[in-house]
Amino acid sequence: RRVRIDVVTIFPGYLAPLREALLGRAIEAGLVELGVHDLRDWTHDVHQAVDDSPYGGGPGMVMRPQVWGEALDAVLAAGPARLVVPTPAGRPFTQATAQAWAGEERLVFACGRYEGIDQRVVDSYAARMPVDEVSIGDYVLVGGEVAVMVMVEAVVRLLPGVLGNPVSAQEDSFSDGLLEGPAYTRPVSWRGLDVPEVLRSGNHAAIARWRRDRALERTAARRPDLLDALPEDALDRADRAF
Ligand SMILES: Nc1nc2cc(Br)ccc2s1
Repeated sequence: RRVRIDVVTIFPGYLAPLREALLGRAIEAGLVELGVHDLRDWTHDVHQAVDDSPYGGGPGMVMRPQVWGEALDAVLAAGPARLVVPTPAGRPFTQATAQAWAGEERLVFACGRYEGIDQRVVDSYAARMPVDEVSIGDYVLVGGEVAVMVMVEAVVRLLPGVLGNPVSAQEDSFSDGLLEGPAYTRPVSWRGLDVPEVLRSGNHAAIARWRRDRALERTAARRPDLLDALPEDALDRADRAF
């Protein structure tokens, strides 16, 4: 099963890193098809204008609906897809979102710049296909391109055959609802710092307990919201003791 991903942007070069390394190999292996399209190819004026002043006034510029309409009609002509529009005003993009999208045949990403894309673009396509306005975090980027890179990587790594060791996809930090604890490798002592003894004890029950305690400790310290979100039965007595 392959996924077709199309990205429409005024900075196609920004998406070049998607063709590097792991994702590049997935594309070469035919697990993913990637198409990057320059929005300005669908302008008709000499200035290739893609934005204009906002109705109602206010700072910045808004991306014009006509250009986006022609671009998305052209890209979507190849077949039905889920349309994704990164925006700081979007629903949070999470690992669950990535899992859901990994099952899609086609994803089309519309990279906005400026103050965003005229709302009628989302509204008109939402009438005939799934459209998701999503944000990758509570900070404002200059454009949607970097957000698309993040989301494409999160989705593609879940596709069968992309990761060398697929188990790690299931063992993600977020799969048991806790953050990943600390990891260590050789040498056993480095700049006066030693690997925790238990990890070299061979006592697998103690190691599992220690790792769970470190994950609980880190989650409580850095992401108490994740602890609160755990299902009732997720923490056993030993966990609570922590
Ligand atoms: N967090 C995010 N910031 C931005 C900014 C622009 Br401009 C477009 C999309 C996104 S997603």
